[in-house]
Amino acid sequence: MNPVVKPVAAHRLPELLRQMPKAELHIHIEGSLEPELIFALAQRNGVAIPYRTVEELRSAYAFTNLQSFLDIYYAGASVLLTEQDFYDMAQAYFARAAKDHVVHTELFFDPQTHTARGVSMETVVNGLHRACVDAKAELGLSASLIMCFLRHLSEEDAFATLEQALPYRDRIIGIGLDSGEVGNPPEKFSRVFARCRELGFHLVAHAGEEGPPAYVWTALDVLKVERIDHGVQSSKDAALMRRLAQDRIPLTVCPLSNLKLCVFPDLASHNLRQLLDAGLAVTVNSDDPAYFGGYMNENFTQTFAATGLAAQHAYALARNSFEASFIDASEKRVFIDRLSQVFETFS
Ligand SMILES: Nc1ncnc2[nH]cnc12
Ligand SMILES: [Zn+2]
Repeated sequence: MNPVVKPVAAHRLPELLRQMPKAELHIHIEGSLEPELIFALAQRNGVAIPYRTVEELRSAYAFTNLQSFLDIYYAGASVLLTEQDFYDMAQAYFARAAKDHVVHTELFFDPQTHTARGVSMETVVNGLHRACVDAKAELGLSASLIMCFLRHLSEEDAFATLEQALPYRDRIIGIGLDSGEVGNPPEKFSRVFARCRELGFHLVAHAGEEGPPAYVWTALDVLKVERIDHGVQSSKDAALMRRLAQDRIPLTVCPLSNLKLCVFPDLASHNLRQLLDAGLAVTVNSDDPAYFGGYMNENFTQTFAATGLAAQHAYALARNSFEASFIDASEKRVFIDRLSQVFETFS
């Protein structure tokens, strides 16, 4: 797959997966809110939550599909009120990600979840942005923000959200689309994405998580996104697979999320290898790690153990994560050189 990658003994592969530098391109920052922090913020802000203990809350994390997760995820986010809350949430994620050798990340945030409760766009963006600045200074981790529109809401609502975000446009690199997929196809947001494109934002969208390949086609051809978030249902459409491979459209795949939301019955049945073998620019990501039982390294080690992927796949996935990111070419080069050096020490 890649000529620089020499075989690595099977017993050393998990350590290589942990130590290799990687970029995380699919993380909802509200999905990094651990139960302990939910309880601490609820207490700090005097917000009532319908669980008595951290354990009781965690035991509610048994999902049957995307919507069953989203109901709990939006309830968890209700403890976020102040700029400091958003800072603390992002800072906790950065500290955790750095331990997994994540060296660059592009964070999704869902402003409508907060503005609907009376929290201002300014509060949300300032808290997250300050945490990004400090992550670079204190952890050497570069981070940027992608604002997502909630697709179960209207396009009009998305336009209003875009308007509120414009004063902070220099703090937001891209626009995404998330929340309940089935019944909310990408084309519902064609006009607002066209406007975001004119404004110079990078564009991404969740598509083909639970929804059909048709949603991946319209995310590409109507919304004109640069990356597809999830996209795992694409393997049901051979013509779509050829298109994704030919155009090297990155897919930000999230194996533990797919497992916990019952997209696949077990990790051994995950189609990550099939997507890689078909020449797609696949990456591995955590999605909502506080809810799905694993950050980046758990996604890598558990998926590799279950599917029998090897060192050359690890290299391809980590390299893809840098290639697919929205950093400039010179920064990509630096990260990929560091990646190659780590592989050299393991071969
Ligand atoms: N996996 C997911 N799919 C869609 N919307 C989300 N919001 C947070 N996590 C999500
Ligand atoms: Zn997601």
